[in-house]
Amino acid sequence: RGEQRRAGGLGPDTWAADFPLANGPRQSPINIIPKEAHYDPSLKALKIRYDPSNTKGILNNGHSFQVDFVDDTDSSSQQTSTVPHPVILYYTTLTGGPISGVYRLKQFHFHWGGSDNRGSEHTLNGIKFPCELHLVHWNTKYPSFGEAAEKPDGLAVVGVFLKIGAANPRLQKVLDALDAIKTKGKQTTFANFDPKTLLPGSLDYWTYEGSLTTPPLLESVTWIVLKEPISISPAQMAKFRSLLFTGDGEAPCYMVDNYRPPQPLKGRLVRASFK
Ligand SMILES: NS(=O)(=O)c1ccc(C(=O)O)c(S(=O)(=O)NCCc2ccccc2)c1
Ligand SMILES: [Zn+2]
Repeated sequence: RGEQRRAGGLGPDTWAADFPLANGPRQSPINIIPKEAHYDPSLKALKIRYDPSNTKGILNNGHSFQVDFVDDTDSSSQQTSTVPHPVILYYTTLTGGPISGVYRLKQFHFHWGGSDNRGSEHTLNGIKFPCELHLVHWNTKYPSFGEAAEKPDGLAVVGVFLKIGAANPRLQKVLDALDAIKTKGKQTTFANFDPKTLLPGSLDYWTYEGSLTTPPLLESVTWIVLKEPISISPAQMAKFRSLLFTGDGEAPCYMVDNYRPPQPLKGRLVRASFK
């Protein structure tokens, strides 16, 4: 099919020209075939400790919207005034699972389709979900996110599938903020949100070595895709689809189909934390 134009740039089929990593050995997303995943009893349980006080804001970045968290020790970023700031005692962190060390939450965002038959990045037995949530963490053995993003063990992204069902009350606070960030570049305050509330009951997961799914497509991500989806209602999906890729004053283009399709596995192993 013709390469879909996505406002502010061309779609995934054109990325290889500027980002040769697009055809690299560990690209994401992938199609997950549960029967071909290897149960690994040595995989630990995921330990996710989010401190809601770390939420910073919510932003329409022109290809999705993201909720940002305070994730760096750089004091200049916390001293927004001469008034001394309480030192953040702890961050929102991910430990256990397939990773070693402590990874800090930077942001979470979603990918979704123009209709319910597509939208997720990972697929299950070739099936696309209407939406997929990504919680992006970076390895605190590196001094910053930017440094970590260049290392093979620098990032860990938790992926959660969303399936059409009953309205999900835990999405409501995010959805209510979308009216204030309709166009590219808009952001608004967003405080005390615990993203743990977005996770399903079971933390069973598949894991594999992959990459960012948007340019620069860096091959630095340990992917942790949860088996159990969470629900989203058609009305809530419509709210996501009311956002715009485009900025104020530009011809409006609805923010839909902001997902990269599955990439070749190239011999990689997908491990399961469950039987
Ligand atoms: N689908 S995904 O989890 O791979 C992903 C998608 C988008 C972004 C993003 O930057 O918006 C991100 S990000 O927040 O990790 N930023 C990646 C781009 C980047 C690399 C190095 C320094 C700054 C930004 C991740
Ligand atoms: Zn993503």
